[in-house]
Amino acid sequence: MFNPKETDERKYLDKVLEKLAAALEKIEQKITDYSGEILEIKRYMYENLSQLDSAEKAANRIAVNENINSGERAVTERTKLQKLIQSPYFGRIDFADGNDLKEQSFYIGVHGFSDSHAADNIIFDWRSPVSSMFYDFETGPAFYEAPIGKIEGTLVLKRQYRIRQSEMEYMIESSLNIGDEILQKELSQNSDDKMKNIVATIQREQNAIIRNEAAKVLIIQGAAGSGKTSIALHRVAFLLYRYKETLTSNNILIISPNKVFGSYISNVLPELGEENILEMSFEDITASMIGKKYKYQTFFQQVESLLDDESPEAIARIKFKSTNNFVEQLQSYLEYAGDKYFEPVNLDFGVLSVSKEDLLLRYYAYKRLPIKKRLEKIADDLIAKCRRDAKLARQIKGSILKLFKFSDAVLLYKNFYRHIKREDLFQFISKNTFEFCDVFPFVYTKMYFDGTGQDYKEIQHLLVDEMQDYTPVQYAVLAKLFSCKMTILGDSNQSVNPYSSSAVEKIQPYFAGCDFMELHKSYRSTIEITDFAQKIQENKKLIPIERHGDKPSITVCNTENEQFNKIQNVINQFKQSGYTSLGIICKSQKQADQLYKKAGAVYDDISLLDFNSNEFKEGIIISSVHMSKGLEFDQVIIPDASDDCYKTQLDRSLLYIACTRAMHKLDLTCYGKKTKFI
Ligand SMILES: Nc1ncnc2c1ncn2[C@@H]1O[C@H](COP(=O)(O)OP(=O)(O)OP(=O)(O)O)[C@@H](O)[C@H]1O
Repeated sequence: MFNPKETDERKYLDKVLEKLAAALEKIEQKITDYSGEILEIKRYMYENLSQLDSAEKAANRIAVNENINSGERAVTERTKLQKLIQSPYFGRIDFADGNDLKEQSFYIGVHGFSDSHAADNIIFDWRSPVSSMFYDFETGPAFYEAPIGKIEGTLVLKRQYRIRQSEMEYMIESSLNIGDEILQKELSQNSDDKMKNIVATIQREQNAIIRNEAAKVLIIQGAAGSGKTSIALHRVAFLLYRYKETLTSNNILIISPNKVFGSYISNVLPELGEENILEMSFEDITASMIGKKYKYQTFFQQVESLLDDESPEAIARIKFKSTNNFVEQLQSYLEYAGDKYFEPVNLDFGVLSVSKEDLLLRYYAYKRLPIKKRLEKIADDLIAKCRRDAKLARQIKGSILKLFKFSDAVLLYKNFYRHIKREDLFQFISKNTFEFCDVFPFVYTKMYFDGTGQDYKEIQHLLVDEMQDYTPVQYAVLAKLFSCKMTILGDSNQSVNPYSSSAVEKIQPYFAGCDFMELHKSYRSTIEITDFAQKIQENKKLIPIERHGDKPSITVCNTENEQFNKIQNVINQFKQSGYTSLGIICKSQKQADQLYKKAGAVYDDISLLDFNSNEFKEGIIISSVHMSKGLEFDQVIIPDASDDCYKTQLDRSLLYIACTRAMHKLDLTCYGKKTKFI
C-alpha cells in the first residue's frame, strides 16, 4: 500500500485501529473461553471425584494446565494489543527490493501484528530484520540481513509518527537520520519515575550495538547519558526476539549496582513485551562464596570511608589490588602454592600404606581441580581401598588434608602478602572482616582452593553495568564463573572510586577476542549542563546533543543557614515548575542523611535514598552521589559545592557524576569558597 499524504495516513491509521480492535475482541473472547473451560473441568472433577479413575483425573489435570497455559499466552497477547491500540506504530519505510523493484511499505511498532485473514504483516516488530533499515539508512540504497541472506534495494521513503491514545499527534518525513525533531521532542520531555523505551528514536550507532550478534563479549564504553543502559536493555529485548527458540528471560542475568537502579530500569523490558530479567549485585554473587565465618566491607562502605578519611595507606592498598599486574601476581602465587605447598610424606594406616611418591603422582593427576578437591579425591581413592571402615576413613582424610601447608583459603590468601614481602598490604578492618579491596582477591583464592560452589550454567547472557567500578580481579572472578556471552558497559569517567576504577583496557584481558564499541553522543542533558560538567572533568570524545536550557547556577552563601534557605527557594521553584523529579545530590551518605533530617522537618514530600532503599520514586529525592549513579532527574541541586567539600581526585569524579544526572536544570550551592572544580 502507498499513502502519499497525511489524510491518507490518518485513514490508514483508522483501518489499522479497526483491525487491532477486532483482534482484541477475539482475544478477549478466547480468554473468557479458556477460563470457562477451566471452571467447567474443575466443577466436573469436583462433582465426579469418587467415580474418576486415576487416568481420568490425570487427563483432566492436563486439560486444566493446557487451558491455563493457553490463557496466559492470550493474556500476554491482549496486553500487546492494548498497547498497540494506544500507539500502533512509530515509523514507516518504503523499500524497493533490488530484485523485483516492487515497492513495499513497512510500518514499524513496538510489537508486530498480522491480520489472520491477510498473509502480510500489518505492523513489523522493531526487532524484525526489515525494521533495521529504519534505524540504519537514509533514503537511497539500503539493505537488511534476512534469514535467507542479504536483501539489497532502495529505501524510497522514511516517515515517523507520534501516535498517542490512538490519535496521530504528528508525522514527519525524515529523509535523513531518525528525525532530530522527534528526538528533540522526546529528550525535552520530563523524566519518568522509571526508565522508558526508546524504540522510536534509536540512533544508528546505538542500533549497531543492539543488533550485534557476533560478539561473544561486547564491551561498551559510553559517555554520561549516551544511552548505554537503555541500549543494553534494548539489546536484551532484541536477543530474546532473535533467539526466541532457545533464549528466555531466565537465561539472562544483569549485574547492577543496587536495588534502586534495578527498580529504575525495571519498566523497559515489560514495555517491550518481555519479562523482567534476574538482577544481582556483585556482592550478592560473592556473599555465599565468602561463607558465614567472615564479614566484609561493601563497595559502598569503602567509598564512604574514603570520603571520611583519605588515608594514604588505605589508598595504597586499594590501588595495589586494582591492577592487572596484581591479578597476574596472585595467579602466579596460586600456581606456585598449588605446586610447592603440597608436602607429601609416607603414610602408614596399618591395613594400608602409601608412599609420598605415590601421593605426589595422585596429586598431579587431579591438577585441573581446586586444591581441596584434589586432596579429597586422593583421600576418597585411598578410602575406597579400605572397605567401609568409618574411623579409618576419617583418619585418612585428616592425614591427607594436612599434607597441604594451609588448611583454608584465608591462610593461603594471607600468605600471599608474606610471599611477595608486602605484609603491610593486608589487614582485617576488625575481627574476621575483610576490607572491600580484599573481598575479590580472597574469592579468587578461594575458588582456586575450594572451587566456586556456584553454578550459573543456565545463564546464557550476562549484562554488567557500571563496568568502571569493578577491578580486574572482579573480572577474573566473573570470567571463571560465567562462560556465556556478555555485554559489559560503563564509563571510565564516572567512577565513584577513581583509585580502583577500570577502563576498557583493564577489562579486555579477561575476555579473549572481545569486541569493543563506543558511544560518544550524549542525550540526557542540555548543552549548557554538559558544557558545565565537561569543565569539571573533560571527556574529549563526548558530543552533546543540541538541546538548550538554563545555564547551571552557582550560589555562594556566607552561612550554612543561608545555604539552606537557598535550597528551600530552589525546591519551592521546582514545585511551581512543570518538572516532575528533583534530585538533591550530596557528596556522601552522611551529608545526605543530615540534609534529609533538616529538609524533612520543612517538607513532608521528600524521600531519602540510601543503600537499603528498594525503589526509585518520582518527586524530590535526597541522595548521595554513589546512590544516584545511573539515575536521572529533570532538575538537580548539588549542595555544599565548596572547596572544603570537593577537593580531591575522588571528589572531582563524584561532582562530575552528580552534575551529569541533570536533564534540564542544574543548581549548585555552597557556603564559604566554591570548589576549584567549577
Ligand atoms: N536514541 C535515544 N532516543 C531518545 N532518548 C535517548 C536515546 N538514547 C538515550 N536516550 C535518553 O538519554 C538518557 C540517558 O540514557 P541512559 O541512562 O541509558 O544513559 P547512560 O549512558 O547509561 O547514562 P549514565 O552512564 O550517565 O548513567 C535517558 O533519558 C534515555 O532515555
